[in-house]
This record gives sequence, structure tokens and C-alpha cells, in this order.
Amino acid sequence: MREMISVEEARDLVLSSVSPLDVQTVDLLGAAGRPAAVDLHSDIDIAPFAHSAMDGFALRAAQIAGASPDTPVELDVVAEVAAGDFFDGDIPEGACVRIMTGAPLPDAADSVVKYEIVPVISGEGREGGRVRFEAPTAQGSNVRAAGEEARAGEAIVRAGEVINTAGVGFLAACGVTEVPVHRRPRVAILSIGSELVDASDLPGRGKIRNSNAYALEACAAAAGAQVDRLPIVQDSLEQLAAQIRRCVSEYDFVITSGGASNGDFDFIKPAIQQTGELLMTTVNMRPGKAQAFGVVDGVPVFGLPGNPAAAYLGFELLIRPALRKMQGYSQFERPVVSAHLARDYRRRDPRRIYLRSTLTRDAQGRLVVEPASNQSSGLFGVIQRSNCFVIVPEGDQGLSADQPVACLLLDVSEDVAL
Ligand SMILES: Nc1nc2c(c(=O)[nH]1)N[C@H]1C(S)=C(S)[C@@H](COP(=O)(O)OP(=O)(O)OC[C@H]3O[C@@H](n4cnc5c(N)ncnc54)[C@H](O)[C@@H]3O)O[C@H]1N2
Ligand code: MOO
Repeated sequence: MREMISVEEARDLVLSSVSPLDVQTVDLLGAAGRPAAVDLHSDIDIAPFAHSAMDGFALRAAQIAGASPDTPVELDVVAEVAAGDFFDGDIPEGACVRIMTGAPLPDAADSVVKYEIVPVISGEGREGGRVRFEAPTAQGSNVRAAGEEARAGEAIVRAGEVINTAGVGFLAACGVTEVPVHRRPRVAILSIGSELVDASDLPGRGKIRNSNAYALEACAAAAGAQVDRLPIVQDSLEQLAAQIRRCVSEYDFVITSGGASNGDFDFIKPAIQQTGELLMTTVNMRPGKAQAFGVVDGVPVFGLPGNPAAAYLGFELLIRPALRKMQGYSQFERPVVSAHLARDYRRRDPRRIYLRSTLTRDAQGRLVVEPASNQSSGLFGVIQRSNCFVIVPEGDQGLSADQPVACLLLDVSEDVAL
């Protein structure tokens, strides 16, 4: 085991300990936002038949090839065809068919002219009436071709492709109502610390609320996991080791927080060592240097540090990618954008630093990023009010105002200005 590895090495180490989980079939709605585990095929052509894209008149373009305002072509309306209906009769040379959007194009027609440019001569342009064309139309105009998006039997969504909300509609059109996906990882959240009380309790002297477990549950659920937040574990090596043994028999991934550094009561490292194999203890990042990871009975056990911001960042950088890999995603990272730093940043630590920051646009439309003034690793509220982490590379150099910096986007909603 190596001490103090880079964020990338740590992420790859955790990733290499997990594989996509077994495949189960879920209903179409349950597949939204998840990668398909196999290629999905359409059972019919999409569109199933050539149809009109407009309300108008179906005809053959050749019938009105010479039409102009001075030499209009008049045609009899011999039939009407609505969506859901069809017309398979003949269309004589001097005739056309009134057609609605979505109705099948008659075999005898090759184009549709929309109502708006067709003056009515008699019968309100309905069956038995007569209409006038004052311009030619191109063959195929206002016609949506059969099979324009997919052919029967064709793979329409590939294995590994994430099904988005439009994809749900596409699959419905193709008759795919059940989708094989990799099942969601079952994740246990264990909070370690004799100082912890539940969020619903008022902390007594020297105690604090167990906020990490709630944040980590939210993070893991947002990453697609099925999460159980388990009872607080006291600072006891025996209790912790026993709880880890129990968890690895029931869960796919075990996440602990607290007790990851070298204090007198920091037991996650010895607990992993005692029950399985400890693979990592520290990562070259700030906040959150203490990141313990190992495998117990084939199950990954991740010991996040106790400080809230350190635990949160450890989850985002090192655990979330693994939970995604287990579900078959191939993209593990959140997006990074470049922005201009709003002010100088003087560093006091050579580790790679992740500054909780707010990204906005200035009057010229440039992305500008402002690190929060309080970068204490003990705070969640600062992250609540941030929308990215500025990544300060390893080394001695600080950053100067206006220089471009990389910003790792958090899970930002639309109401955070970007
Ligand atoms: N001598 C040293 N001491 C510390 C070092 C060091 O290098 N040398 N590193 C510091 C850094 S940096 C961090 S981060 C922490 C990591 O410590 P632990 O993982 O052992 O965390 P704890 O000591 O258990 O707790 C730290 C802090 O976080 C609070 N905490 C713990 N669990 C929760 C929870 N579930 N919800 C909310 N807050 C929690 C805890 O009360 C402490 O205040 O070590 C430093 N020390
Ligand atoms: O690892 Mo600590 O988070 O820098 O506070």
C-alpha cells in the first residue's frame, strides 16, 4: 500500500475494485437516467408509415408543376384522410385528397401542400369541393418518410447509452417497455464518532449532530444508489470491525465517515486491516487528505474523513465514479469549465486544493469564479452556497486574479446563476 497518492490514482484504485452489477429488467420509466445494459431494438419502422407533416392537400407534385398565380391549377377534393385513418384509392390527374397532420400519405400521392396557401373554390375544401394551387411544390414536401428515424429490428439505443427523458419517448415509440439495466448498488452509510447524535436530537455538551450521514445519503442516492443510513458507531475498534463484517455481507459498497486520520480514536484503518485489505490511507488533496479505502470479503469499504467538506469532496471525487461504474455508466466525472479567478489566492499547502467557489457571468458574459472566504473543511453551508470547486494544482504557486482556472461543477440547479 502506498501513502499519499494522487486524486487520479485514488479514483482509479477505487474504480478498479468495482464492476458493473448484475442486470435486472425494469419498466421503461424506471430506466430514465440510467444506461441500458444491452442494445435495445425497435420492433417496427419509426415512423411506421409515410405521413403528412401538415394539414393540407395530398397530391403528386407533377400535377401542379406548372402552377403560378397566372396559371393556377384547380383540383377536385375526392377524399379526406384523418390521422388514424388511411386512403388507398386512386387520385385521378385532376384531383387531390384533403389530409390531416399525422395521417398516412396515400400511395397515389407524393407530397402535401398546406392549407394556408391553397385558396378554396368550393365546398370549403372538403370532399366534393374544389381548390386552387398557385405554385408548384417539391416532391416529398411536408411528408415524413417511413423509417426516417429507425428501421424494424435496428438497435436504437446501444448498451451503455444513458436513456434520457426524450429517450423514454423514443423507446416507447419503438415498443420497448421493459429495459435491462445494471441494478443500483446497495450502499451502507456508517457514521463513526462518540461525539455524534442524530440530526433530530439536540446535541449535549461536546456532541455534534451527525450531518455527514445525511449529506452522504443524499449524495449516494443522487448517484443512483439504494442507500441505508445505519446507526452511529461509537469510537471502538471492536464495534466498528463487527459492523463492517455485517455490512459487507449485505451491501455492495460501504461508506464510513470519521476516524480516518491518526488520532487516538481513529479506527477505520485498523478496522479495515483487521477485516480485509487496506489499500489506501491518504490522498494528495485538500480538504480531505485522510481517505481510507480497502476491500473486505470482495466488498469496497471507503473510510471518508470526519470533517464535512472533506467527506463531501472525498465522495464526489473518489466514490461517485465507482457507484456510476457499478451501474454501467462510462462517464464518471462531473464537468469542468474554465473561468477567470475573481481575486488572488495565496496558498499555504502544496496539496491539490479544491476551493468551494461561486461561478457567475460578468457584464461581458465571461465566466468569473469567486472562492468562498471561509474554506474550513468543517463546513457544509459553504458548499450549499457554492456551485463549483476551483481546482488549484499541486505545488507552491498561488493563483492571481483574472487567470483562467479549472472549475469542477457541483450538482447545480437552474437557480444558481452560471
Ligand atoms: N494530528 C493531526 N490531526 C489531524 C490531521 C492531521 O494530519 N494530523 N488531519 C486533520 C484533517 S485535515 C482532517 S480532515 C481530520 C480527519 O479526521 P478524521 O477522519 O479522523 O475525523 P474525526 O477526527 O472523526 O472528525 C473530524 C471532525 O469532523 C467531525 N465529524 C466527524 N463525523 C462527523 C459527522 N458524521 N457529521 C458531522 N461532523 C462529523 C468531528 O466532530 C470533527 O470535528 O483530521 C484532522 N486532524
Ligand atoms: O483533510 Mo482535512 O479536510 O484538509 O480538513
